[in-house]
Amino acid sequence: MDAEKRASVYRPSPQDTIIEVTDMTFSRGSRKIFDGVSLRIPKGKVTAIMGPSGTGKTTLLKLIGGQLLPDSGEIRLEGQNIPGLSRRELFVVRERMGMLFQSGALFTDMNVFDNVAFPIRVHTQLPEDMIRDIVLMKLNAVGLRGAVKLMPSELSGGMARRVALARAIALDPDIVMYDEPFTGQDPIAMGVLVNLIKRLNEALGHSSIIVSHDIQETLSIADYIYLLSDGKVIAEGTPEELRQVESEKVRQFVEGLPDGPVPFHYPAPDYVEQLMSTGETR
Ligand SMILES: Nc1ncnc2c1ncn2[C@@H]1O[C@H](COP(=O)(O)OP(=O)(O)OP(=O)(O)O)[C@@H](O)[C@H]1O
Repeated sequence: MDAEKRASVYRPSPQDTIIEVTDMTFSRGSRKIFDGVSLRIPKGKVTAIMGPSGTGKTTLLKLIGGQLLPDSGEIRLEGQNIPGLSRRELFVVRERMGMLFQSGALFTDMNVFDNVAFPIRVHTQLPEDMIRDIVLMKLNAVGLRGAVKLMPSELSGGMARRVALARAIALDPDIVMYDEPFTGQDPIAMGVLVNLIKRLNEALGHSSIIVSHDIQETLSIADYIYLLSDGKVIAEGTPEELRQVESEKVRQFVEGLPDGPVPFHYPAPDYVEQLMSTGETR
C-alpha cells in the first residue's frame, strides 16, 4: 500500500477508543488462548472479532465483561482496568454493557415484557410506570411492541433473538456485545437482525462488538475488524482492507474457505495410531 493510501486508512485512535486491550495473555490449563493481544474497540462503531473456531472470541468477550480474569495485561474501559475492579465496581461497569449471547435465552417463565424489564429492575430503582415506558420503547426499537404479552414459547427464533436484543439495550448501554447473533436464523430473520444491529448502533450511538461466523453478514455491517488466530491479532482493518489482504490465512477466513493454513481439525494425536491404541481417549 502506498504512503498516501495508508495515511487515509481508518485506525481506531486513543481519542475514539472505548475499550483498550493491551498485551493481554490468558490460558486455559496449559493452553495459551491469548498471547499478548492488543486491540482497541472504537467508540460508536461496529467492531467485529473474527477468527477460526476455538480461537478465543467468546473468551475475549468474557474477559471484556469481567467474567474471566486475564493472566496479565490490561483491559481498559475508558481508563478503568476491568480485571482490577472489585465486585461492586464491576456490577456498576456491567450496567454499561449489554450482552447478547447465543445461549443467553429468555427466561421461559416470564413474558416478553418482564424479560426486557428484568435488567432495569435489577440495576435501577425506577418506578414501574417508567419501567413500562422504557420497555415499550426498547420493544418498539426492535419492532416487537405488539408482542409484549407473549411468552417466549410463543415466539419464533428470530423474534426471541430480537426480544433478547431489546433486553440487552434496556439500560442504554455504552457497549453492546453480540456473540453469534445470527446462528440458527433463517435468511430473512438473519437479514432483519443484521439491519437491526447496524440501525440500533447508529440510532443509539453505542459501540457494538460482534463475534460471528457469518462472515459476509458481519462484514456488511462492521466498521472495523480484528482477525484473531493462534492467540494474536493477525489482521485488522475495514472490510475493504481485509478483502485486499493477500495473506493466505486472512483470505481463507474472509472467503469462508473450510480448510487452508488454518486447519479444520483441532490439534489431535495421529488418527490411525489413536484408533489402534487401547489408551484413554476420554
Ligand atoms: N470453560 C472452559 N474451560 C476450559 N476450556 C475452555 C472453556 N471455554 C472455552 N474453552 C477453550 O478455550 C478456547 C477458546 O474458546 P472460545 O469459545 O472462546 O473460542 P471461539 O473462538 O469463540 O470458538 P467458536 O468460534 O467455535 O465459538 C477453546 O479451545 C475452548 O476449548
